[in-house]
Amino acid sequence: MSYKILDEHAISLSVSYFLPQPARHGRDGLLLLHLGSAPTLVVSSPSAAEAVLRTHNHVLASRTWSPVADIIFYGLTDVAFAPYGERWRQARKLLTTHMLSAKKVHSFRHGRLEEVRVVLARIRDAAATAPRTAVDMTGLLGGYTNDVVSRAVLGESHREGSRNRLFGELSEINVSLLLAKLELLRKLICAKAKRVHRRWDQLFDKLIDEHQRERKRASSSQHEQQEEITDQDFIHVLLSVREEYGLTMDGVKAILVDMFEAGIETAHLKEVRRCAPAGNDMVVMEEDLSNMAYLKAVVKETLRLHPPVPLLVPHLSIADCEVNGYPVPSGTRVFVNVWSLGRDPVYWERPEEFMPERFLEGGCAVDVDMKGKDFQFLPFGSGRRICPGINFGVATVEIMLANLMYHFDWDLQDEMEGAGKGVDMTELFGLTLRRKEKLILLVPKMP
Ligand code: HEM
Repeated sequence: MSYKILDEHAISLSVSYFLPQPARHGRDGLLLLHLGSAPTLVVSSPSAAEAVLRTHNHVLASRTWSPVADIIFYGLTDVAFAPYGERWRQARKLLTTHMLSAKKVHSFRHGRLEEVRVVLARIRDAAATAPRTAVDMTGLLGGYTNDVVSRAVLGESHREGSRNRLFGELSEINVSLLLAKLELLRKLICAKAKRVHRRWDQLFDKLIDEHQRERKRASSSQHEQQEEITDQDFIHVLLSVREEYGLTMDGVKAILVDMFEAGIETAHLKEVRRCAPAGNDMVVMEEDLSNMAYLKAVVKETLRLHPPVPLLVPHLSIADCEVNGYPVPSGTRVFVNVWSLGRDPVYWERPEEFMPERFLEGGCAVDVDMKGKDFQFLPFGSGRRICPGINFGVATVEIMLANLMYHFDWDLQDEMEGAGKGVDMTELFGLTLRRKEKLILLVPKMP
């Protein structure tokens, strides 16, 4: 069987990556493209991902060569970009046995907590200077991750000597060097954010229209009676007082978004406060996390919708093989579209919605795990090249999130609410997925 390769496939590939309900391109979630000299296989269904990452993984577990990676990683003697083979196998074994094992990651817990305390103190300081202060969470959390990794790598904190920051800056430069070309897809992500915003907006328009008609009916009726303010729903309340407060209709919608977000998001905040014991310095400890099912579900749901490595690190086939009946030549580059797998409507109920409950008892994804056995959810990949840093990554995220929820009440910045913008979730595409804008909208209020 042979493939007819069309140029428009290359275009549809980039488009499908950002479609709200990703269409599967190619046969059975497999699409072979000829982009430049090397053939490229795009994998976008769980069964195809299983074929690539489990069934034929021994042939498809190498990496593509790039001159930049070759320079940065000392002739590819690292793990992540090393070609499949004995050298990679040994390096990876060392990594998983001695550096990133669950036991080792656990042993870093005190250092992690110290870094968490640093972030909490910075936020508290900022919040102490004014009642509602905007905090650059992107900067703070980026610094935290950087400090946690630096501490693990360097043995102790080098924050004071600015060494950590230097490591962070150099890592950034590496990433930009490795991925400069992929920047081209940024516009498509913005378009997606706009589409989601339009859906919200249309929904609000409809609801407001219904409420206004109801209000008109009530006011033209002889029996009009001013309802008690407590009996009115939020839309009625906002519509009845908006002129008094000089609110535009966009302002009304913005507050409504706030209500939805606050109403839904506070669920895990309550859980964190209920579960965490108040120790001497009132810090949520890693031991407390096992009781926080909702927090863990939030982390999973975030990884589903915003996988940090959306196409995995490109794999490379080292021999001719047949994947699900289709021939894949040796030297084919393989992208597993994790972003699109996580939004496949066949596998996920209301895939575009942020619903951590799906991972909880009674939810439709309660048994879906993120460690590579469920091929619709692969934030860490699967098979031989699966991320060896899962425990480290998850531990770093969970303890920080739990403490942020425990210690502060979070809010959106006033002007942004007024402008109806909410939190801009636009992502920048690259080897890793990043927020386009810094997260500076949140203002902690001391509870
Ligand atoms: C939430 C955090 C993280 C996510 C979502 C993540 C995800 C991934 C993904 C998707 C891959 C590529 C798998 C593939 O190509 O099939 C990967 C590879 C890798 N990750 Fe992570 N990772 C995270 C944190 C970490 C951390 C903290 C470390 C180390 C400290 C780490 C070390 C590695 C290494 C060394 C590889 C290359 C493995 C290989 O090629 O054999 N990761 N990661």
